[in-house]
Amino acid sequence: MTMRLDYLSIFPAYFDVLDISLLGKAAVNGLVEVHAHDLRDWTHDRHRTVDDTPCGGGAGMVMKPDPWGEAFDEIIGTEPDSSVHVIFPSPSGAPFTQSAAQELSSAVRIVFCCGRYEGIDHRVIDYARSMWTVHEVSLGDYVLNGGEVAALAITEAVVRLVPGFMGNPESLAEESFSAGQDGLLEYPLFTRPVSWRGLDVPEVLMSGHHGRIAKWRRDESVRLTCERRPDLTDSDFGVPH
Ligand SMILES: Nc1cc(-c2ccc3ccn(Cc4ccccc4)c3c2)n[nH]1
Repeated sequence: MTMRLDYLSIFPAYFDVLDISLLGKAAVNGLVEVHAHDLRDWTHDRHRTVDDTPCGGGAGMVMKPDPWGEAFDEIIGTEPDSSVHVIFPSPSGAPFTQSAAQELSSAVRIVFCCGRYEGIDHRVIDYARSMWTVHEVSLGDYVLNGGEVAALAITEAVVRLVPGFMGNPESLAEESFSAGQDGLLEYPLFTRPVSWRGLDVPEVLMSGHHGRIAKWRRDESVRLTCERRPDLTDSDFGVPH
């Protein structure tokens, strides 16, 4: 089944990058199809205006609802369809998580609405909620200038989980933030040469003793998680279970 991805933005060139790398391959073998659209194509004035001053005053500009509505009509349609997922990256959205990526990886259609300025007229989101399945998501607690970078990050997190996309699905199981690692951070990785600029690969990893190697890796995951992500540890016992 092919996943269709649409991107609505005043900077559609952000999404040219999706034609290369892993994503390009997925597009080639028909797993994913990507369509980027310039929101200004749905304006009708000489200046192709997409923004206006905020009602109620305040700094900056707000994106007008009209171009979004006309773009929705043409790109998605005018009939409600809950199988279409519409994503609005937003600083005030719910944190985007690996489980959200997992859920979205089975979607048939995802439309990314990339805002700029101070954001999009809220009626656009309300209208979208009345028609499709809407996700207002934040990438993290830092401020971006628009939704495009978030849309690219979410795209990568989702598409790599689409069945048949990753050459080696086993590598997905072992990753951080996935059940396979019990929600622990990934242990440090090494490859050849065994000695590099006076730095050596931990001996245990060269021992060929799989039990010791597994223990070393788990201990490292626990140590790193407690050090860097105490929020991921179970507060009752202080150590992830
Ligand atoms: N995690 C995350 C997401 C965003 C984000 C997403 C979409 C938009 C659209 C306009 N802006 C600029 C903006 C900055 C601050 C306050 C309001 C608007 C955006 C920022 N920033 N950080």
